[in-house]
Amino acid sequence: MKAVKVGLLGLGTVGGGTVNLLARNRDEITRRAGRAIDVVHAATRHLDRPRTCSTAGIRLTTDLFEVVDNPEIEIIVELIGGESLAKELTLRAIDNGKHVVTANKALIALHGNEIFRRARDKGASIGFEAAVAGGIPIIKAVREALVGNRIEWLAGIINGTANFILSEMFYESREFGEVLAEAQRLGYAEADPTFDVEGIDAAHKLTILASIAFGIPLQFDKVHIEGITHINREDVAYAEEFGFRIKHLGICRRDERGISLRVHPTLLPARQLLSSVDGVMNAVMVKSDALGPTLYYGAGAGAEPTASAVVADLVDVVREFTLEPENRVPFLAFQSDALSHEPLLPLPEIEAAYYLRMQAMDQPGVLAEVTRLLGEAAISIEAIIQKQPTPGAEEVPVIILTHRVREWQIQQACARIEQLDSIQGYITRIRVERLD
Ligand SMILES: NC(=O)c1ccc[n+]([C@@H]2O[C@H](COP(=O)([O-])OP(=O)(O)OC[C@H]3O[C@@H](n4cnc5c(N)ncnc54)[C@H](O)[C@@H]3O)[C@@H](O)[C@H]2O)c1
Ligand SMILES: N[C@@H](CCO)C(=O)O
Ligand code: NA
Repeated sequence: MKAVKVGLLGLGTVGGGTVNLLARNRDEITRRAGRAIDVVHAATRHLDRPRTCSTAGIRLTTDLFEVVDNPEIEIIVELIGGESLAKELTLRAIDNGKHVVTANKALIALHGNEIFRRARDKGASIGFEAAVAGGIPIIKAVREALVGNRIEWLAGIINGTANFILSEMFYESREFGEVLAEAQRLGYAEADPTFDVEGIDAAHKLTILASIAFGIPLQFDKVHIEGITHINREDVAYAEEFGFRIKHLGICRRDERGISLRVHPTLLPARQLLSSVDGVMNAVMVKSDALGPTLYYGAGAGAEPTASAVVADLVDVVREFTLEPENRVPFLAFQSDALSHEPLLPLPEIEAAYYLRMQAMDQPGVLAEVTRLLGEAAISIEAIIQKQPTPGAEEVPVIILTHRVREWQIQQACARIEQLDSIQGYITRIRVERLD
């Protein structure tokens, strides 16, 4: 049978990895897919750049639309990143009767509802496994293997760059800028690395995970987002004293009050498996009713780990060529007319335990005042410690761990505590999750 002809948009980190992987494992991939899969046309910004892959047999162009409009091509692989142009190209590819595979989480999180609608109208397949947690087959697992379960919550380390920075800064004592530059050199970071360190990339991925876990439309604008830039060594050290590590997590949860979506630094018990996930590795823990907790771990970024997911999607698309669209796995795991439109919980209603750190004057009665204000907001305290003052300083750090509270309670209590004359500056707040 004739090889499937693939058009590639972007020949950077993931594009190069995809070409290499398809070439190296061509025989095995053909035996699995039933047909060989060949990249025959590729677009890139610069034709004369040194490449990580051979481009023998691939027609190269700088014109992305030339590839999308090539009538020989059956599947377009979108690996340029960004959103507007990627969306235009994806919709055009679908209108041209092609299937699309993408690693672009911004594209799916922001425009997926529209893209999937168009794909359904035209009978196109859209693969996006590489968009969430790189090579880890988490979309496959949640969308297919867990279909018998009701998912309660899902929590994950889903940005490799941020996890790499946290691990190297706090456990290897390296500087932020130096570690970020290394993540960029290794091809882990987004074109705009603020997406990694400010939590936006993780929020794109969480948007997708929440949709396939709960059967809701993609709603990026409902995610509460915090990045890693305000985490400091002091908090990492105090967290360790309490038996926690600080990780940047994406969490979506469904309870009787509704669904919440959030991305933020989190204190996790050191014994919790996710606490040991370091460097560029990602891991997603899923709690479902029948199976209980499961953990999916692997490389969240990098050329070949991401290409592994791109190629898996290519093979799925080829295997589904002969299936009627209504018999394919639904894009968001649930049938499109069965998505739930229940409202998501607003931030003040989201529940978590808290780590609070404040600078208090070293004088009698301060702790009593602080605990009184927490009590008035109905916040119960799990632990409280007052550290020794640094020599010559008038203030002492006070660290408090609370039980689970609603966001509005903690905001109200912190605002009142910060007004006390005996408390200096702002209170550092980091959520605590035990994931049990
Ligand atoms: N790098 C990773 O580890 C990783 C992992 C998972 C997902 N992703 C996603 O994969 C996508 C690609 O990431 P990457 O790291 O390979 O990026 P990259 O910057 O290494 O490569 C991008 C490629 O697209 C080409 N390109 C961009 N704009 C173009 C234009 N207007 N015209 C022609 N060519 C253009 C560039 O020339 C380059 O070849 C992004 O959506 C990213 O979020 C990356
Ligand atoms: N920049 C992303 C790439 C993988 O999606 C990360 O660091 O996780
Ligand atoms: Na994946």
